[in-house]
Amino acid sequence: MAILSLQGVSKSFGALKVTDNVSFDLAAGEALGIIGPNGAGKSTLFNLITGNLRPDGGKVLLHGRDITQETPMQRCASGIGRSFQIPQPFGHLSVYENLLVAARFGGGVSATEAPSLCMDILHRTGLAALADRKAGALPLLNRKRLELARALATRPRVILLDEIAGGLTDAECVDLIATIRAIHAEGTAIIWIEHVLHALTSVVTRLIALNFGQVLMSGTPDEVMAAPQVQEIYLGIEA
Ligand SMILES: Nc1ncnc2c1ncn2[C@@H]1O[C@H](COP(=O)(O)OP(=O)(O)OP(=O)(O)O)[C@@H](O)[C@H]1O
Repeated sequence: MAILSLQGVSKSFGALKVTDNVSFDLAAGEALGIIGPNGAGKSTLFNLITGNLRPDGGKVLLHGRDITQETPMQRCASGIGRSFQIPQPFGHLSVYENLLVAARFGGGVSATEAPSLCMDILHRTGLAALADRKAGALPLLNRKRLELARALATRPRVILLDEIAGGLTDAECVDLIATIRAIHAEGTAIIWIEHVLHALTSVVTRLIALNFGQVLMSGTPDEVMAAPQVQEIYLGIEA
């Protein structure tokens, strides 16, 4: 059974149909990439999966259970973690405290378990030396790492990454890819929206190309990137 399924999900803002009858399954442990031009509806799709937005039609299933009417808190506690395109830490709290909040209130982790879980994640994401630093004072790479770490602290079975490589230097990107690969290798399913294609295709085994809220194509990264309709619409190259 798929860990996550979208069945005919649609969403409009006024007259603008931003998600148009989108259906796909995510297998347990799969790493799926989502690409598409600006405004294609990628982040909206994440908001529909996490419950930050409710669809006008269609269903979202987690392990076969219909979660379409559940709140973001309920979905997070059930195993859907996410990072935001614009990092949103509690700036006045330390890095460690940010993880504790995510673990306790997002993931429902017990007070006994949370400290060791958070310390482990700090090490895995390269943030251990910055545990006491105020989150609001972190430079970009570390804010991105914190975004990932906070999502991990909710103990997700599916993690949604929204343009986590954007704005990083090549060396920083390599570093982040290694961390994301390790998370995937531990069995966490990933859906990753990313414009930095070399980073994305070095991790994911399947790509979905979105355009005007519709699934244009789904396949292996090589198949999707080579498809004339994807090159034309996403990369601006005429077929
Ligand atoms: N809350 C909202 N109200 C009205 N319009 C919205 C809202 N959220 C998104 N939109 C519009 O929906 C469209 C899709 O936005 P979305 O952020 O999902 O695109 P995206 O593919 O993630 O783009 P990008 O790559 O630039 O992040 C855009 O035209 C956007 O302006």
